[in-house]
Amino acid sequence: MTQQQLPSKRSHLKGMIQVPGDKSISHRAIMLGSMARGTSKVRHLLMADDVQSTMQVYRQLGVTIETSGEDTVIVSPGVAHLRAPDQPLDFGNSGTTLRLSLGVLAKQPFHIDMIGDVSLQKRPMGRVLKPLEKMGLRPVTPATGLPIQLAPNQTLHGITYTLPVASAQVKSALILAGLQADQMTRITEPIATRDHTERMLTTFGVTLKRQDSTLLVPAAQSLSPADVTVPGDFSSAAFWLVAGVLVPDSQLALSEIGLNPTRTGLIQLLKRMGADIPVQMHQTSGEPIGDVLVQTQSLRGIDVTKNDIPAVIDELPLLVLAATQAEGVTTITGAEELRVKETDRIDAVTTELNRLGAQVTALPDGFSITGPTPLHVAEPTVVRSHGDHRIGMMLAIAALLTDGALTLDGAESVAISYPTFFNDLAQL
Ligand SMILES: O=C(O)C1=C[C@@H](OP(=O)(O)O)[C@@H](O)[C@H](O)C1
Ligand SMILES: C=C(OP(=O)(O)O)C(=O)O
Repeated sequence: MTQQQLPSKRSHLKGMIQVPGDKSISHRAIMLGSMARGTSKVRHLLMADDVQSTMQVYRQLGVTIETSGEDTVIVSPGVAHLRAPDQPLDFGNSGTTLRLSLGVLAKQPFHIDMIGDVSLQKRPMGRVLKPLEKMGLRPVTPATGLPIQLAPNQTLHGITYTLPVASAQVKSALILAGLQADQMTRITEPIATRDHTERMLTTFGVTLKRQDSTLLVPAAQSLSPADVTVPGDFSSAAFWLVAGVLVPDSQLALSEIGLNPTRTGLIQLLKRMGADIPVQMHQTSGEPIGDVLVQTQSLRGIDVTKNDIPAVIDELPLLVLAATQAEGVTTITGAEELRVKETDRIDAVTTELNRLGAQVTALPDGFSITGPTPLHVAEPTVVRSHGDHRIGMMLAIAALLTDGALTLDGAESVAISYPTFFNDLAQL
């Protein structure tokens, strides 16, 4: 575990930041590029540990993936001609890679062993295995999590399925398997989740249809190679967004970030808390991209409920931090998914922020936060990332508001999604 001294309390923050590429979109670019037969190109791919896991998995399956500067070239024999791996596929810490790949690899004529790190081994995979088994996926032994072994399989059938949990990873796995099935697949989403898979598949020449909240995936479609540009990761920009709102006398410009409305719930919720966050859109087709200007704002407590959650799921630790500085009570409910991320994010956020003097109460499915509370420690204190990148980076932003010296234990976890986080922090 790496320990890193966190910066001390700031009187102001000024600067401009361009964050690295979006993690969700980077995973999908590698996977769709690997499904398409031929040469695909990706610009501004995120070079972080989770995306390295994806690249490694698809290389083991016979895909060539090479990066030079900003450009990554993928040369694939196509999903129907992948090579049997001679080692287990190691998904590292990445839930997205594993869940989506279960869909990509559901119809391979060879045996596949799947493994991952201690955190990934604890995460629920039944939510994606169950519907995929209805389509014809064949695990060797019943499994609800790693390790998973897939038996060779030559057929997949379309299903009609309503997602019991709002999960873009489950939806995407079913879409990617559905493209290889022999009948139409119908997926109903009670609450909309991020739609990067659907948007990128269109670029790869695939037809999807939508009827209200149901997505129709016509059967037996192959992908054509494509060129993709990855926007800056909104979930990485979110750290600076919240820092700019909370640190006094701040002004931060965040440029070229992905502003897909299925991801920008944090902006909507900060607006509901009273903030003014001007957004300038540059690109509205494909993945929306734009700039965001953030200044110090005063916030008031709000109620955040189930329907708000998917668009802010990965930013909830930051929203809790913001709520510690808002006037009044903020309640967040319907967020039980946080308990099955890289760590139990409800417990980790509550424990670590309360050590800084916050008043956060953990609920079974969220939080109740009373603010505003000054953050301070009486003596030098070690806070813990719990091995979770988003917790570690949220605590580094909390340090900018905290009186006293903080050290972060498990600082290496930031490399999962944002390896240059501490460099960007040092530049402000
Ligand atoms: O599809 C994706 O890229 C992701 C979907 C979300 O997970 P769930 O699908 O489990 O909600 C999110 O938390 C994760 O960081 C990335
Ligand atoms: C939950 C996350 O990712 P994954 O599910 O891919 O591990 C995340 O990045 O916050």
